[in-house]
Amino acid sequence: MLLTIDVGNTHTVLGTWHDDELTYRWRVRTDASQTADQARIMLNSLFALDGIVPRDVEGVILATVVPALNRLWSKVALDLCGRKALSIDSEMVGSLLNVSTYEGRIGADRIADAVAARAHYGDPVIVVDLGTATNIEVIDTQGRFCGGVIAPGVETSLNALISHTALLPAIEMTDPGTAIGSSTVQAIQVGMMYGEVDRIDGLIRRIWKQLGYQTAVVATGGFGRAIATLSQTVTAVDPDLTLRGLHAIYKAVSPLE
Ligand SMILES: Nc1ncnc2c1ncn2[C@@H]1O[C@H](COP(=O)(O)OP(=O)(O)OP(=O)(O)O)[C@@H](O)[C@H]1O
Ligand SMILES: CC(C)(CO)[C@@H](O)C(=O)NCCC(=O)O
Ligand SMILES: [K+]
Repeated sequence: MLLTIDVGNTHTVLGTWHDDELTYRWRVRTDASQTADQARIMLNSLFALDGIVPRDVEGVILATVVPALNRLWSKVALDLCGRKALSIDSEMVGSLLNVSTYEGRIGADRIADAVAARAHYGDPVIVVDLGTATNIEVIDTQGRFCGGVIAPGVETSLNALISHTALLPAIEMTDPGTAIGSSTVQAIQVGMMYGEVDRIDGLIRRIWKQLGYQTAVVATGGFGRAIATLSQTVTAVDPDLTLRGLHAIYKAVSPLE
């Protein structure tokens, strides 16, 4: 059994794999202040709830975009499962993706997303990951990771709006069904939901124009499904894309004996 861990800025998603099947998936809040022992208790509890024996874990792969939690989860993997975690970092990106036209650093989650998208949808492909940030990864016809876009996520923007205004309430993020909000709540929903969809569609069209061709576009992250339903450019939704990428990378780099 393989354990894949995706530590995002807001949530940490963990999944277990039997061969190529994602068998369990848990989503917990990312807490940079917790200790390795606290995280170990939590993982042990999740395992227990689903009848998993920690020592049955044969491998652990970790993608974290919160550097402080890298060591913590590596320690948890070792203490609970007796396994040394394989941690995705910027340095190994060259062995996982063709970055010949890209210079910057790349978050571990973006590497995993790009690897999974190539494996499942082929080249060229674009990923839209809607989490704390809305980030886009672009893979061209030659399979090169060209870079992409990083923007505030839907909930991140909403929280900024609410906390910087005196009269605006917290709202539920649902499709308002109208482009002209007829209440405060609806007006915010139009701004957030359609604003995000139009931002994504506009960015994708701009990227397609620059590439000179259209691509498959796969959406992932919490708002992936909601946005994909409304979008004119997103062609697929895969809530488990990041974990799938970790699974693929583990298999490529360090096959289970
Ligand atoms: N299963 C779900 N159903 C509906 N909405 C969801 C679901 N999961 C997440 N969301 C919403 O989508 C938002 C983004 O979720 P996602 O898990 O992709 O990102 P995150 O965990 O908040 O960010 P990060 O991955 O950067 O930590 C969440 O803040 C939540 O409001
Ligand atoms: C963009 C986020 C925050 C998305 O989780 C993460 O991938 C990150 O911190 N990346 C580092 C910078 C980069 O990817 O270019
Ligand atoms: K994520």
